Amino acid sequence: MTVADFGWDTNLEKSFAGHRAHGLVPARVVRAERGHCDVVAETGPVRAAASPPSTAAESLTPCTGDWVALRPSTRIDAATIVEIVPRRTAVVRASAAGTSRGQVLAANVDTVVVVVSLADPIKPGRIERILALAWESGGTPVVVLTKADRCADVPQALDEVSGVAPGVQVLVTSATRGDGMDIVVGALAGTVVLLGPSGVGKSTLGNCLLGENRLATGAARSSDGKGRHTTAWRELLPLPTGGVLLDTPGLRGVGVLRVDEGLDQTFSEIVELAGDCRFTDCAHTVEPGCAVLTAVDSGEIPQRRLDSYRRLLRENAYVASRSDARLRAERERHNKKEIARMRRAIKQRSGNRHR
Ligand SMILES: Nc1nc2c(ncn2[C@@H]2O[C@H](COP(=O)(O)OP(=O)(O)OP(=O)(O)O)[C@@H](O)[C@H]2O)c(=O)[nH]1
Ligand SMILES: [Zn+2]
Repeated sequence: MTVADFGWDTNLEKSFAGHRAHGLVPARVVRAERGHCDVVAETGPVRAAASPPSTAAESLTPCTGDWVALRPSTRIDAATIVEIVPRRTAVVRASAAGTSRGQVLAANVDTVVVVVSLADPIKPGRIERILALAWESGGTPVVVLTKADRCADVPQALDEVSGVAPGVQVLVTSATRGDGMDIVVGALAGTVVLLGPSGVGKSTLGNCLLGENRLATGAARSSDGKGRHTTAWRELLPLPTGGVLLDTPGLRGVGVLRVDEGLDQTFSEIVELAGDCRFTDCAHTVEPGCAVLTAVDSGEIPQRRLDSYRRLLRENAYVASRSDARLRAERERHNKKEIARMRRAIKQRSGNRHR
């Protein structure tokens, strides 16, 4: 397994020329821990240390899926990550603890699969929430409906989900019957992540894509109790059909989100209609001449969908305001330090003069 199996291509190679000139080599982060990463380099798997943030203002925090510039070492596993190649896309969520700092969960993701089980009642709000995160990443969302064998009315379910996923491919599968897998394979490109709540069939789907049982599924987990995964290289797996499957436990449940464009894309039909509202800053609540409310009245857009859009807008504005407050606080702290430093310098200089 080398970088080619993990998506290294001629474009990336071109952008890496400067690093090559400095004796650095490319690698992809398979698993990131504090200060250390498992990466795959041209020679195969390597354990590498993230170099301490000495010069850079931002600390170097690689995450799963990152391409990095590696300073190789003759000693085994003594390679150092010198730089992160700028991310093309990233799945980011507001930190789990409810703080406002975003946490990058996966980098350089091309296809974000939103996995929805047909065995359970469909929850449109949850699908919209994950879709917003998927769009926001910069990757292409695809919805995969699983467990079609457990659903009495598949066309109706497909209709309902398609209604909350404008512009997104929605595919129906059944792992038990083996239905729809070839179409899913055809819809995926590059680095693929599977998002969705526990038990919807992500591991089962992942195994179908991998062509072998490398991810422990719910059934296996409960019988052998061996935890989720069965391989050491567990978080970035090359697919036999090309591309890479990125499977990170932290990605499975999705918490609070910080999205801007992602929301517009998730609710694209509302955003499009909003262009016809009389007021450009229309909130689509009570305004006269509101094209969105007119569409809700006529049944073109379900009231639930508008409510969901407004709820996510509010939630996002709240997270945004908190993160602005954090930035302000950080700036103030920095300014205070700067003032203290200047005072010390002045004091020292005047001390020198008096000597
Ligand atoms: N009937 C049916 N059952 C399925 C299908 N796909 C998955 N399952 C079952 O659903 C259960 C959960 O599947 P998993 O693949 O473990 O779900 P998961 O989303 O990976 O769950 P977490 O790992 O907890 O996030 C297992 O018992 C699977 O066998 C399907 O297409 N049809
Ligand atoms: Zn309006």
